[in-house]
Amino acid sequence: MTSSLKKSVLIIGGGAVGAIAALNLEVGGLASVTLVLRSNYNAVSEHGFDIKSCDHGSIPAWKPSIVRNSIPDIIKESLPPYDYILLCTKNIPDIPPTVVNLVAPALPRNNTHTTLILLQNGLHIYRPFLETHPQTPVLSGISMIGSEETSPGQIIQDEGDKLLIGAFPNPNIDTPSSAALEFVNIYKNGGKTDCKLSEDVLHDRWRKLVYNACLNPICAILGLDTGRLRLAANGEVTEHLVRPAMQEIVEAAKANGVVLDEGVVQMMIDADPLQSYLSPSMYSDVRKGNFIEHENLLGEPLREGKKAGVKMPTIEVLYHMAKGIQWRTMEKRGMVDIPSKNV
Ligand SMILES: NC(=O)C1=CN([C@@H]2O[C@H](COP(=O)(O)OP(=O)(O)OC[C@H]3O[C@@H](n4cnc5c(N)ncnc54)[C@H](OP(=O)(O)O)[C@@H]3O)[C@@H](O)[C@H]2O)C=CC1
Ligand SMILES: CC(C)(CO)C(=O)C(=O)O
Repeated sequence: MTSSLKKSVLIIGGGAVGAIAALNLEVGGLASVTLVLRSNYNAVSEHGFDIKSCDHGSIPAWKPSIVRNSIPDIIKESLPPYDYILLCTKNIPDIPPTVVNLVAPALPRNNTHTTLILLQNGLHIYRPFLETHPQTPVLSGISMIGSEETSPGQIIQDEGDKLLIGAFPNPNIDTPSSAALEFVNIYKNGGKTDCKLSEDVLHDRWRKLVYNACLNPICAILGLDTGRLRLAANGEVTEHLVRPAMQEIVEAAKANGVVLDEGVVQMMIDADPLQSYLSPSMYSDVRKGNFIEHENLLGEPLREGKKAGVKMPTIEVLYHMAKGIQWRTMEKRGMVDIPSKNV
Protein backbone atom coordinates (compact mmCIF):
# COMPACT_ATOMS: atom_id res chain seq x y z
CA MET A 1 0.00 0.00 0.00
CA THR A 2 1.39 3.42 -0.93
CA SER A 3 1.90 5.64 2.13
CA SER A 4 -0.17 8.81 1.81
CA LEU A 5 3.07 10.79 2.19
CA LYS A 6 4.57 9.12 -0.86
CA LYS A 7 3.88 10.26 -4.40
CA SER A 8 2.92 7.56 -6.88
CA VAL A 9 5.35 7.52 -9.81
CA LEU A 10 4.90 5.40 -12.91
CA ILE A 11 8.16 4.93 -14.81
CA ILE A 12 7.84 3.62 -18.35
CA GLY A 13 11.08 2.04 -19.54
CA GLY A 14 13.51 0.53 -17.06
CA GLY A 15 16.73 0.56 -19.06
CA ALA A 16 19.90 2.53 -18.34
CA VAL A 17 18.19 5.75 -17.22
CA GLY A 18 14.83 4.43 -15.96
CA ALA A 19 16.36 1.86 -13.61
CA ILE A 20 18.59 4.45 -11.92
CA ALA A 21 15.68 6.93 -11.73
CA ALA A 22 13.56 4.24 -10.05
CA LEU A 23 16.36 3.52 -7.58
CA ASN A 24 16.87 7.21 -6.75
CA LEU A 25 13.18 7.76 -6.17
CA GLU A 26 12.74 4.71 -3.93
CA VAL A 27 15.95 5.46 -1.99
CA GLY A 28 14.65 8.98 -1.33
CA GLY A 29 11.60 7.52 0.44
CA LEU A 30 9.14 10.10 -0.91
CA ALA A 31 7.89 8.09 -3.88
CA SER A 32 6.49 4.68 -4.59
CA VAL A 33 7.54 3.48 -8.02
CA THR A 34 5.70 1.28 -10.49
CA LEU A 35 8.18 0.36 -13.23
CA VAL A 36 7.03 -0.86 -16.65
CA LEU A 37 9.53 -3.14 -18.36
CA ARG A 38 9.60 -4.90 -21.72
CA SER A 39 12.56 -7.04 -22.89
CA ASN A 40 14.09 -7.18 -19.40
CA TYR A 41 10.79 -7.98 -17.63
CA ASN A 42 11.47 -11.69 -17.03
CA ALA A 43 15.04 -11.12 -15.85
CA VAL A 44 14.04 -8.34 -13.44
CA SER A 45 10.79 -9.82 -12.13
CA GLU A 46 12.60 -13.10 -11.34
CA HIS A 47 15.94 -11.80 -10.09
CA GLY A 48 15.78 -7.99 -9.81
CA PHE A 49 18.30 -5.53 -11.23
CA ASP A 50 22.01 -5.94 -10.50
CA ILE A 51 23.17 -2.35 -10.31
CA LYS A 52 26.77 -1.15 -10.22
CA SER A 53 26.52 2.57 -9.68
CA CYS A 54 29.07 5.31 -9.03
CA ASP A 55 26.36 7.04 -6.95
CA HIS A 56 24.81 4.08 -5.09
CA GLY A 57 27.55 1.42 -5.03
CA SER A 58 26.88 -2.21 -5.85
CA ILE A 59 23.26 -3.26 -5.35
CA PRO A 60 22.38 -6.84 -6.31
CA ALA A 61 18.86 -8.12 -6.99
CA TRP A 62 17.09 -4.76 -6.53
CA LYS A 63 13.43 -4.17 -7.38
CA PRO A 64 11.18 -1.13 -7.05
CA SER A 65 7.77 -1.37 -5.30
CA ILE A 66 5.93 -2.73 -8.36
CA VAL A 67 7.27 -4.19 -11.61
CA ARG A 68 4.93 -4.79 -14.54
CA ASN A 69 5.18 -5.78 -18.19
CA SER A 70 2.37 -3.59 -19.52
CA ILE A 71 1.40 0.07 -19.27
CA PRO A 72 -1.38 0.31 -16.63
CA ASP A 73 -4.77 1.08 -18.13
CA ILE A 74 -6.00 3.21 -15.25
CA ILE A 75 -9.62 3.19 -16.41
CA LYS A 76 -9.96 -0.55 -17.14
CA GLU A 77 -7.97 -1.47 -14.01
CA SER A 78 -9.80 1.12 -11.83
CA LEU A 79 -6.50 2.61 -10.67
CA PRO A 80 -6.18 6.14 -9.27
CA PRO A 81 -4.20 8.45 -11.57
CA TYR A 82 -0.48 8.51 -10.89
CA ASP A 83 1.00 11.71 -9.44
CA TYR A 84 3.85 11.52 -11.92
CA ILE A 85 4.58 9.54 -15.07
CA LEU A 86 8.25 9.45 -16.00
CA LEU A 87 8.92 8.47 -19.58
CA CYS A 88 12.34 6.81 -19.81
CA THR A 89 12.06 4.98 -23.12
CA LYS A 90 13.98 6.08 -26.17
CA ASN A 91 11.96 8.73 -28.04
CA ILE A 92 11.78 7.66 -31.69
CA PRO A 93 8.98 9.41 -33.58
CA ASP A 94 9.77 7.60 -36.84
CA ILE A 95 9.09 4.14 -35.34
CA PRO A 96 5.65 3.33 -33.84
CA PRO A 97 4.25 3.53 -31.25
CA THR A 98 4.71 7.26 -30.72
CA VAL A 99 5.30 8.35 -27.12
CA VAL A 100 1.78 9.81 -27.07
CA ASN A 101 0.22 6.46 -27.96
CA LEU A 102 2.54 4.67 -25.56
CA VAL A 103 1.41 6.57 -22.43
CA ALA A 104 -2.26 6.76 -23.48
CA PRO A 105 -3.63 3.97 -21.21
CA ALA A 106 -2.11 5.63 -18.12
CA LEU A 107 -2.76 9.21 -19.19
CA PRO A 108 -6.29 10.03 -20.39
CA ARG A 109 -6.50 12.95 -22.79
CA ASN A 110 -8.51 15.05 -20.31
CA ASN A 111 -5.97 14.47 -17.49
CA THR A 112 -5.28 17.35 -15.13
CA HIS A 113 -3.91 15.39 -12.13
CA THR A 114 -0.83 13.61 -13.46
CA THR A 115 2.39 15.48 -14.28
CA LEU A 116 4.25 13.93 -17.20
CA ILE A 117 8.06 14.08 -17.21
CA LEU A 118 10.01 13.37 -20.38
CA LEU A 119 13.39 12.13 -19.16
CA GLN A 120 14.68 11.85 -22.70
CA ASN A 121 17.17 13.55 -24.97
CA GLY A 122 16.26 15.83 -27.86
CA LEU A 123 14.54 19.02 -28.96
CA HIS A 124 10.80 19.84 -28.87
CA ILE A 125 9.82 16.42 -27.56
CA TYR A 126 6.87 17.95 -25.64
CA ARG A 127 5.12 19.29 -28.74
CA PRO A 128 3.00 16.22 -29.62
CA PHE A 129 1.45 16.32 -26.10
CA LEU A 130 0.25 19.93 -26.51
CA GLU A 131 -2.33 18.71 -29.01
CA THR A 132 -3.38 15.46 -27.36
CA HIS A 133 -3.08 16.43 -23.67
CA PRO A 134 -3.55 20.22 -23.56
CA GLN A 135 -4.19 20.37 -19.80
CA THR A 136 -1.38 18.02 -18.73
CA PRO A 137 1.69 19.66 -17.17
CA VAL A 138 4.71 18.32 -19.05
CA LEU A 139 8.18 18.62 -17.52
CA SER A 140 11.58 18.32 -19.12
CA GLY A 141 14.17 15.99 -17.60
CA ILE A 142 17.69 16.56 -18.90
CA SER A 143 20.06 13.92 -17.66
CA MET A 144 23.85 13.99 -17.79
CA ILE A 145 24.15 10.48 -16.38
CA GLY A 146 26.35 7.89 -18.07
CA SER A 147 24.56 4.58 -17.73
CA GLU A 148 24.12 1.39 -19.73
CA GLU A 149 22.13 -1.83 -19.48
CA THR A 150 24.77 -4.31 -20.61
CA SER A 151 22.41 -7.31 -20.60
CA PRO A 152 18.83 -7.68 -19.30
CA GLY A 153 18.69 -6.34 -15.73
CA GLN A 154 22.45 -5.58 -15.54
CA ILE A 155 22.95 -1.84 -15.10
CA ILE A 156 26.33 -0.10 -15.01
CA GLN A 157 26.26 3.59 -14.12
CA ASP A 158 29.72 5.11 -14.44
CA GLU A 159 28.97 8.85 -14.61
CA GLY A 160 27.07 10.53 -11.73
CA ASP A 161 23.37 11.30 -12.10
CA LYS A 162 22.99 15.03 -12.79
CA LEU A 163 19.40 15.88 -13.59
CA LEU A 164 17.77 19.20 -14.58
CA ILE A 165 13.98 19.37 -14.21
CA GLY A 166 11.89 22.24 -15.58
CA ALA A 167 8.53 23.00 -17.15
CA PHE A 168 8.00 22.84 -20.91
CA PRO A 169 5.94 25.79 -22.19
CA ASN A 170 2.18 25.25 -22.41
CA PRO A 171 -0.08 28.19 -23.31
CA ASN A 172 -3.14 26.35 -21.92
CA ILE A 173 -2.07 26.15 -18.28
CA ASP A 174 -0.11 28.19 -15.77
CA THR A 175 3.55 27.25 -15.89
CA PRO A 176 3.73 24.07 -13.84
CA SER A 177 6.98 25.13 -12.18
CA SER A 178 5.64 24.15 -8.74
CA ALA A 179 5.36 20.53 -9.97
CA ALA A 180 8.95 20.79 -11.20
CA LEU A 181 10.14 22.01 -7.81
CA GLU A 182 8.21 19.28 -6.00
CA PHE A 183 9.72 16.60 -8.22
CA VAL A 184 13.25 17.95 -7.72
CA ASN A 185 12.77 17.60 -3.96
CA ILE A 186 11.42 14.05 -4.28
CA TYR A 187 14.26 13.03 -6.61
CA LYS A 188 17.14 14.47 -4.61
CA ASN A 189 15.84 13.35 -1.22
CA GLY A 190 18.04 10.24 -1.17
CA GLY A 191 21.10 12.50 -1.21
CA LYS A 192 22.84 10.46 -3.92
CA THR A 193 22.14 12.62 -6.92
CA ASP A 194 22.53 16.16 -8.20
CA CYS A 195 18.99 17.19 -9.21
CA LYS A 196 18.19 20.87 -9.81
CA LEU A 197 15.51 23.09 -11.26
CA SER A 198 16.07 24.13 -14.87
CA GLU A 199 15.27 27.84 -15.15
CA ASP A 200 15.35 27.80 -18.96
CA VAL A 201 14.43 24.48 -20.51
CA LEU A 202 14.96 25.56 -24.14
CA HIS A 203 18.46 26.84 -23.34
CA ASP A 204 19.34 23.69 -21.41
CA ARG A 205 18.03 21.41 -24.18
CA TRP A 206 20.03 23.23 -26.91
CA ARG A 207 23.08 23.14 -24.65
CA LYS A 208 22.85 19.38 -24.22
CA LEU A 209 22.41 18.98 -27.98
CA VAL A 210 25.94 20.32 -28.43
CA TYR A 211 26.92 16.91 -27.01
CA ASN A 212 24.09 14.66 -28.20
CA ALA A 213 23.71 15.90 -31.81
CA CYS A 214 27.44 15.43 -32.36
CA LEU A 215 29.07 12.83 -30.13
CA ASN A 216 26.11 10.41 -30.18
CA PRO A 217 26.02 9.97 -33.99
CA ILE A 218 29.78 10.32 -34.54
CA CYS A 219 30.53 7.60 -31.96
CA ALA A 220 27.71 5.44 -33.37
CA ILE A 221 28.89 5.83 -36.97
CA LEU A 222 32.61 5.34 -36.24
CA GLY A 223 32.16 2.63 -33.60
CA LEU A 224 34.26 4.58 -31.09
CA ASP A 225 33.52 5.62 -27.50
CA THR A 226 34.16 9.24 -26.52
CA GLY A 227 37.62 8.52 -25.06
CA ARG A 228 38.85 6.71 -28.18
CA LEU A 229 37.26 9.38 -30.37
CA ARG A 230 39.41 12.01 -28.65
CA LEU A 231 42.52 9.87 -29.11
CA ALA A 232 41.76 8.98 -32.74
CA ALA A 233 44.31 10.21 -35.30
CA ASN A 234 45.99 12.39 -32.65
CA GLY A 235 42.86 14.47 -32.16
CA GLU A 236 42.26 15.17 -35.86
CA VAL A 237 38.79 13.59 -35.83
CA THR A 238 37.80 15.85 -32.98
CA GLU A 239 39.19 18.98 -34.65
CA HIS A 240 37.83 18.34 -38.15
CA LEU A 241 34.55 16.58 -37.40
CA VAL A 242 33.38 16.93 -33.79
CA ARG A 243 34.25 20.60 -33.29
CA PRO A 244 32.67 21.86 -36.56
CA ALA A 245 29.50 19.84 -35.85
CA MET A 246 29.26 21.30 -32.35
CA GLN A 247 29.85 24.82 -33.67
CA GLU A 248 26.93 24.37 -36.09
CA ILE A 249 24.62 23.50 -33.18
CA VAL A 250 25.82 26.59 -31.29
CA GLU A 251 25.01 28.73 -34.37
CA ALA A 252 21.58 27.09 -34.83
CA ALA A 253 20.77 27.74 -31.16
CA LYS A 254 21.84 31.38 -31.53
CA ALA A 255 19.69 31.85 -34.63
CA ASN A 256 16.78 30.54 -32.55
CA GLY A 257 17.39 33.07 -29.78
CA VAL A 258 19.39 30.80 -27.47
CA VAL A 259 22.87 32.07 -26.68
CA LEU A 260 25.07 29.33 -25.26
CA ASP A 261 28.03 30.03 -23.01
CA GLU A 262 31.34 30.72 -24.70
CA GLY A 263 33.47 27.66 -24.28
CA VAL A 264 30.52 25.24 -24.46
CA VAL A 265 32.09 23.39 -27.40
CA GLN A 266 35.35 22.67 -25.58
CA MET A 267 33.41 21.84 -22.42
CA MET A 268 31.34 19.21 -24.29
CA ILE A 269 34.40 17.77 -26.06
CA ASP A 270 35.98 17.27 -22.62
CA ALA A 271 32.71 16.40 -20.83
CA ASP A 272 33.57 12.75 -20.14
CA PRO A 273 36.83 11.85 -18.44
CA LEU A 274 38.84 10.34 -21.33
CA GLN A 275 39.50 7.09 -19.52
CA SER A 276 35.86 6.44 -18.76
CA TYR A 277 35.67 5.44 -22.48
CA LEU A 278 31.98 6.30 -22.38
CA SER A 279 29.57 5.00 -25.01
CA PRO A 280 26.87 7.59 -25.76
CA SER A 281 23.41 6.01 -25.81
CA MET A 282 23.15 6.05 -29.62
CA TYR A 283 26.37 4.06 -29.92
CA SER A 284 25.04 1.52 -27.39
CA ASP A 285 21.83 1.29 -29.42
CA VAL A 286 23.64 0.63 -32.68
CA ARG A 287 25.74 -2.10 -31.01
CA LYS A 288 22.55 -3.73 -29.69
CA GLY A 289 20.75 -3.47 -33.06
CA ASN A 290 18.20 -1.04 -31.55
CA PHE A 291 16.55 1.91 -33.26
CA ILE A 292 18.19 5.32 -32.75
CA GLU A 293 16.87 8.74 -31.71
CA HIS A 294 18.26 10.67 -34.68
CA GLU A 295 15.08 12.66 -35.37
CA ASN A 296 15.03 14.43 -31.97
CA LEU A 297 18.82 14.65 -31.61
CA LEU A 298 19.79 15.67 -35.16
CA GLY A 299 16.73 16.17 -37.36
CA GLU A 300 14.97 18.70 -35.14
CA PRO A 301 17.96 21.02 -34.50
CA LEU A 302 18.89 20.74 -38.19
CA ARG A 303 15.38 21.77 -39.27
CA GLU A 304 15.31 24.66 -36.77
CA GLY A 305 18.78 25.84 -37.78
CA LYS A 306 18.08 25.72 -41.51
CA LYS A 307 14.72 27.48 -41.04
CA ALA A 308 16.65 30.31 -39.37
CA GLY A 309 19.15 30.45 -42.25
CA VAL A 310 22.11 28.65 -40.62
CA LYS A 311 24.32 26.48 -42.81
CA MET A 312 24.82 23.10 -41.11
CA PRO A 313 26.74 20.89 -43.58
CA THR A 314 28.31 18.62 -40.96
CA ILE A 315 25.08 18.02 -39.07
CA GLU A 316 23.27 17.41 -42.34
CA VAL A 317 25.71 14.65 -43.31
CA LEU A 318 25.49 13.08 -39.84
CA TYR A 319 21.68 13.20 -40.01
CA HIS A 320 21.55 11.38 -43.32
CA MET A 321 24.08 8.79 -42.19
CA ALA A 322 21.93 8.21 -39.11
CA LYS A 323 18.88 7.84 -41.35
CA GLY A 324 20.76 5.14 -43.26
CA ILE A 325 21.55 3.33 -40.00
CA GLN A 326 17.86 3.46 -39.02
CA TRP A 327 16.85 2.06 -42.40
CA ARG A 328 19.39 -0.76 -42.00
CA THR A 329 17.81 -1.72 -38.66
CA MET A 330 14.33 -1.53 -40.19
CA GLU A 331 15.40 -3.89 -42.94
CA LYS A 332 16.94 -6.31 -40.43
CA ARG A 333 13.64 -6.33 -38.55
CA GLY A 334 11.61 -7.02 -41.69
CA MET A 335 10.00 -3.56 -41.75
CA VAL A 336 10.96 -2.71 -45.35
CA ASP A 337 10.69 -4.72 -48.55
CA ILE A 338 13.48 -4.46 -51.09
CA PRO A 339 13.57 -5.74 -54.67
CA SER A 340 15.23 -9.17 -54.92
CA LYS A 341 18.87 -9.44 -56.07
CA ASN A 342 19.48 -10.17 -59.74
CA VAL A 343 20.95 -13.64 -60.33
N1 LIG B 1 21.99 6.09 -21.27
C1 LIG B 1 22.39 7.29 -20.92
O1 LIG B 1 23.47 7.44 -20.34
C2 LIG B 1 21.55 8.49 -21.19
C3 LIG B 1 20.34 8.44 -21.88
N2 LIG B 1 19.59 9.55 -22.01
C4 LIG B 1 18.29 9.53 -22.67
O2 LIG B 1 17.38 8.85 -21.80
C5 LIG B 1 16.37 8.18 -22.57
C6 LIG B 1 16.38 6.70 -22.17
O3 LIG B 1 17.63 6.17 -22.58
P1 LIG B 1 18.26 4.83 -22.01
O4 LIG B 1 17.80 4.55 -20.65
O5 LIG B 1 19.71 4.92 -22.28
O6 LIG B 1 17.60 3.78 -22.99
P2 LIG B 1 17.55 2.18 -22.84
O7 LIG B 1 17.40 1.67 -24.21
O8 LIG B 1 18.66 1.69 -21.98
O9 LIG B 1 16.21 1.97 -22.04
C7 LIG B 1 14.95 2.23 -22.58
C8 LIG B 1 14.03 1.19 -22.01
O10 LIG B 1 12.70 1.50 -22.40
C9 LIG B 1 12.09 0.28 -22.70
N3 LIG B 1 10.90 0.45 -23.51
C10 LIG B 1 10.80 0.91 -24.76
N4 LIG B 1 9.53 0.86 -25.16
C11 LIG B 1 8.83 0.32 -24.14
C12 LIG B 1 7.47 -0.02 -23.94
N5 LIG B 1 6.58 0.14 -24.91
N6 LIG B 1 7.08 -0.55 -22.77
C13 LIG B 1 7.99 -0.75 -21.80
N7 LIG B 1 9.30 -0.47 -21.92
C14 LIG B 1 9.70 0.06 -23.08
C15 LIG B 1 13.15 -0.50 -23.44
O11 LIG B 1 12.79 -1.85 -23.51
P3 LIG B 1 13.36 -2.81 -24.68
O12 LIG B 1 14.67 -3.33 -24.13
O13 LIG B 1 12.32 -3.85 -24.81
O14 LIG B 1 13.52 -1.98 -25.91
C16 LIG B 1 14.35 -0.23 -22.53
O15 LIG B 1 14.39 -1.10 -21.44
C17 LIG B 1 16.72 8.42 -24.04
O16 LIG B 1 16.00 9.50 -24.54
C18 LIG B 1 18.22 8.76 -24.00
O17 LIG B 1 18.62 9.58 -25.07
C19 LIG B 1 19.95 10.74 -21.45
C20 LIG B 1 21.12 10.83 -20.76
C21 LIG B 1 22.03 9.74 -20.63
C1 LIG C 1 25.85 12.49 -22.79
C2 LIG C 1 25.12 11.30 -22.24
C3 LIG C 1 26.03 10.15 -22.09
C4 LIG C 1 24.61 11.69 -20.86
O1 LIG C 1 25.29 12.35 -20.11
C5 LIG C 1 23.91 11.09 -23.06
O2 LIG C 1 23.04 11.92 -23.05
C6 LIG C 1 23.70 9.92 -23.95
O3 LIG C 1 24.40 8.91 -23.81
O4 LIG C 1 22.80 9.99 -24.78
